[in-house]
Amino acid sequence: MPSFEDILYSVEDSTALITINRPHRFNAFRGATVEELIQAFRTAWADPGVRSVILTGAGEKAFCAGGDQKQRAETGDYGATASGMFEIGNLHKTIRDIPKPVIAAVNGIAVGGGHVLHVLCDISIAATTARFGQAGPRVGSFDAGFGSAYLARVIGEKRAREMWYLCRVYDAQTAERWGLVNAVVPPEQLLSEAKSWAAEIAEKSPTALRILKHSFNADTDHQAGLSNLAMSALDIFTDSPEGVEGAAAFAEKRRPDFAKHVSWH
Ligand SMILES: CC(C)(COP(=O)(O)OP(=O)(O)OC[C@H]1O[C@@H](n2cnc3c(N)ncnc32)[C@H](O)[C@@H]1OP(=O)(O)O)[C@@H](O)C(=O)NCCC(=O)NCCSC(=O)c1cc(O)c2ccccc2c1O
Repeated sequence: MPSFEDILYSVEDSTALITINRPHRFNAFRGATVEELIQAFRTAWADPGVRSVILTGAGEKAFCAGGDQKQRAETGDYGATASGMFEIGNLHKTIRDIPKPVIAAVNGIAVGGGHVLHVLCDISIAATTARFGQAGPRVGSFDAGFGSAYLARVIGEKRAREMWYLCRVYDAQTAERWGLVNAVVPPEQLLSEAKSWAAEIAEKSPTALRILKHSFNADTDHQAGLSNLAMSALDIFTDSPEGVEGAAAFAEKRRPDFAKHVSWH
């Protein structure tokens, strides 16, 4: 079993439980967190005893608040990694490619890149206290890959555009009405509910589920190309004065001033 610093990993019955464990940062991820998540998903993938994976966040406040903005304000990036790369695109692909259902147990706020993580899971179960939103255009970032295109597949173009353009935060009831989550339960029941869905899954044919997951994915796999394009564009954007202004405004707890960055070409 690999040892982790930013996440927790355990296997109970036939379910792997992956918990992002940075509650002091609203479970925001840094580069090392992303690397550990990939390793945890790959461990679950390789374990024949694991039939499904639950992804959740530590504590009651946050599922995941996306990229660690405090780290970004300190070092201008998401921190050191073993590979030297920030592998969020690889994490997205791993969640899609692992041939076992992944259930997000959304225990609190899921915002920015944290929102994208639950959207990419096969199933999302939310606590009544969960909240959902995209933050990029408010803080100098964007996910114009799976974060926009796949979100639109899930909730429709109008709602996906609303989420990205307005950066509002939505409650769990709205998320359920929009088809963004499969079920909403009281917070104290969230994990047991997710585990009971996982137990139901474990009774089914793993090969049938594997083929079905690949089939569901095949329809949107071209979005991996969009994701590569979007992550490359984001690399350039985050270092630009406009991207830096968004991150600085969040760190300084003020409204960003993007007025001088309007362009027509
Ligand atoms: C998440 C919030 C909407 C919560 O608001 P609320 O009012 O409930 O709580 P606070 O604002 O007081 O926050 C409590 C506490 O947590 C800290 N915190 C919150 N979010 C983060 C974060 N992302 N990183 C670090 N720390 C965070 C906050 O500072 C408070 O701490 P105090 O010490 O001050 O008490 C609201 O907090 C919010 O809007 N947060 C920011 C959300 C955000 O900007 N997320 C990042 C978006 S960008 C991103 O996710 C991203 C994804 C990618 O895939 C990328 C890929 C490649 C490059 C870049 C990427 C990228 O940037």
